[in-house]
Amino acid sequence: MTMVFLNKEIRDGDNPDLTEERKTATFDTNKMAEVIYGSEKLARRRREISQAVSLIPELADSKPLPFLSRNEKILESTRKVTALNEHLPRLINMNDEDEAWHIHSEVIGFEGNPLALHHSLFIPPLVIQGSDEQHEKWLGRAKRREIIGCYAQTELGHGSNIRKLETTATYSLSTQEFILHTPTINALKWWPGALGKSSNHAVVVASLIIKEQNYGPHLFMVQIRDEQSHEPLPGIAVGDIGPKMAFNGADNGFLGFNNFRIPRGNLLNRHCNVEVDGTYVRPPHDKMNYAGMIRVRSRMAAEQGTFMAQALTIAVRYSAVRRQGFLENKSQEVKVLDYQTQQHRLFPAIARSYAFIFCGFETIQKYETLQNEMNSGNVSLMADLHALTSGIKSVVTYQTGEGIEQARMACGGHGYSMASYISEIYGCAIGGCTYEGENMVMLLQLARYLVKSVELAMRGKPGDLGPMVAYLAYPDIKVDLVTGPEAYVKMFQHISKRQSIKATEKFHRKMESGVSRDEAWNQCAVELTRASRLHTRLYIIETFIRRVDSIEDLSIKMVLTDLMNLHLNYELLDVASYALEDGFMSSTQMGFIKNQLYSSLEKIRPNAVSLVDSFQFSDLQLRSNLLNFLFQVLGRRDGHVYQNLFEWAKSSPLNQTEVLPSVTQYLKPMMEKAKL
Ligand SMILES: CC/C=C\C/C=C\C/C=C\CCCC(=O)SCCNC(=O)CCNC(=O)[C@H](O)C(C)(C)COP(=O)(O)OP(=O)(O)OC[C@H]1O[C@@H](n2cnc3c(N)ncnc32)[C@H](O)[C@@H]1OP(=O)(O)O
Ligand SMILES: Cc1cc2nc3c(=O)[nH]c(=O)nc-3n(C[C@H](O)[C@H](O)[C@H](O)COP(=O)(O)OP(=O)(O)OC[C@H]3O[C@@H](n4cnc5c(N)ncnc54)[C@H](O)[C@@H]3O)c2cc1C
Repeated sequence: MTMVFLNKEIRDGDNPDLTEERKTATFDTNKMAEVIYGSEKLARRRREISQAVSLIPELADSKPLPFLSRNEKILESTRKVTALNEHLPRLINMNDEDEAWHIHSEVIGFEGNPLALHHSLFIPPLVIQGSDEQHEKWLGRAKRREIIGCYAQTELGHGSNIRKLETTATYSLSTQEFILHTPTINALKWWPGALGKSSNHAVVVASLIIKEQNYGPHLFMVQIRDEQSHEPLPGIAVGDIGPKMAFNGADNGFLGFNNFRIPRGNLLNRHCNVEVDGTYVRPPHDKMNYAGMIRVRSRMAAEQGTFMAQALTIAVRYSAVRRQGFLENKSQEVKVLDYQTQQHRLFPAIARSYAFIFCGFETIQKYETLQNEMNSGNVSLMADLHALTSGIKSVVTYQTGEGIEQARMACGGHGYSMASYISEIYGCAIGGCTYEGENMVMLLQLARYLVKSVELAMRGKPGDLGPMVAYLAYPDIKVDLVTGPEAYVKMFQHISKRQSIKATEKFHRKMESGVSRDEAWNQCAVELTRASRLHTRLYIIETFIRRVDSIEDLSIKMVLTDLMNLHLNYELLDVASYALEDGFMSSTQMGFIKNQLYSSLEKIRPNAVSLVDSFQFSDLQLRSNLLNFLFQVLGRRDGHVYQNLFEWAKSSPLNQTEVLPSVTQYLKPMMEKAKL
């Protein structure tokens, strides 16, 4: 059987403009997929899963989703996710989170579903913070989906500052229970995905109170709805928070407790505990209860890189079949992909998608190391990884938003139509700037780490700096960019180091002038976030270079080197003012970077379509095949865009009748009245 999206498979019925693009590729997209996803086996597994899903009709959308109401969307996503549940054990390795993520993204798309957070935010904190006994009690049930859960931390009044969460869990010595309570409207849990209407359990984050002492945020397993009737349990108020910018197939919710009692054993107590007599047993790290957040953030680079790659697949394929305007040959209009401005819009974003995915896989591995260390009581890696993931989460979500929006604009008018599906991808991805730690707040967390590191370097203790920040103590030696990527890294290190030092010195000067520490910090906050972004962008560049260095296949290495060079020049150009400011970069070097960038665009051009084909998103995943009632048409692998756009418009519910009630009830009477 032929796979639906094999590499250079040239298919007779495809749009010849796309076929032509695929023929010019200098590499095999299957080989590239192995590099993107980590191995031949992993890439093959993705194809097999996509293929298997495409053969199960009940997993396809039954109607184009943009035409559905919110209730219908939730019903449709629930239909698909429960149908998928039946097939899952046969289709994926149930212990493989990447396979689960992939298959859900195929079947559900980007609109979310009532189980969206069950696997990513309910089970993981239970695994990380729950004891063996608690795993025994809840984990199997959760994995089998006997119960549905969510992660309820954010409140109406507080999301960023979790030390100030108002929901309380007060230990009752007499009954050996925790009493959960929502003292004010502001203290209502607000936002948790799948809480509103679907979950019957929640991991609730509440301030632990023992004998009137507040021990800060802790995690509790709480049953919120009856397992039979699904009604909220007495003492619980729960509901949906209403429509959102996107992700409307999920029921983000609110939750309030009225002195709701749970057993002592429901405090997730792998790392901390409250004993029967109320004695509090501290965790090995003050912020142990935040470990789950590091985990989610560590996965965001790869996730967001994939979101951007999906939007780019749509935009690049469409740009290769969209012809408009002329270059030299006046007898045929050009593919818009031939315009330098179009390439400049799309290709750096392709490079960033690759960069984020490569960086993401490294970060996930780092988290796994941390998790293993934490399980054996070693928490020394937590601070480094918290700082790193705080920065990465912020930079990649922001740049992914930029990249997807450029992809939309690159599709002109059709990009604005829901038929492109790009707005849905954007809406889903851009939430990442806010969820899992608002970006500015997280950049300031990384800044704390950078300031401390600069202070160590200033105190002449460079040996105490971790490998990620060792460059803060490196001497400034001018570099010749012609010598290659290492010189770019050194230039970036100089820029990042200088900004970290400048921000730290400004902070110190403010305090020396008598301003309090917190106020001084706030007065330097913009400069501090700049330092964090530069540090993170440097880190992403380094991971890109490491990955390209490790590749053996020459044809893949060559095209990825082109992509990496594009990334290096684009990134450096974007921050060049920092290095021009102190003369570390000359104007000649600036000219060199620009020329390199333009020449990289030309080098990438013949490989552009194959670089996005290499992500191997199926048409189902991109919602690109109207014939199967999948509604996005712009990024179709076969490139037949126009006739499908027409089909899409014809399928609009508005076109199922010639004269709408809006006309008979209002417009017609208005026109009739005007005639009198
Ligand atoms: C197809 C669809 C697919 C996918 C996507 C779709 C859906 C997913 C959707 C949504 C999921 C979203 C879920 C959520 O959003 S859950 C809620 C997340 N909430 C947050 O992230 C809150 C952010 N706030 C915080 O994390 C903290 O409040 C804080 C900002 C870190 C501050 O905490 P605080 O206790 O006040 O600490 P500080 O005083 O600022 O710092 C003291 C000290 O602690 C260190 N620290 C802080 N955090 C950590 C940590 N996690 N690990 C290690 N160390 C930590 C901090 O660095 C500082 O150290 P110093 O040495 O400087 O003192
Ligand atoms: C799609 C989506 C899904 C979500 N899912 C969940 C979920 O499943 N479970 C859950 O518990 N929560 C969830 N959340 C909530 C989310 O985690 C919070 O909204 C997020 O952490 C931001 O907190 P906030 O809303 O309090 O923002 P705020 O902190 O109120 O941010 C408002 C502004 O204040 C600024 N600000 C705040 N503090 C500081 C500071 N110290 N320094 C400088 N600037 C500051 C911010 O930068 C921002 O510009 C979700 C949110 C979204 C959008």
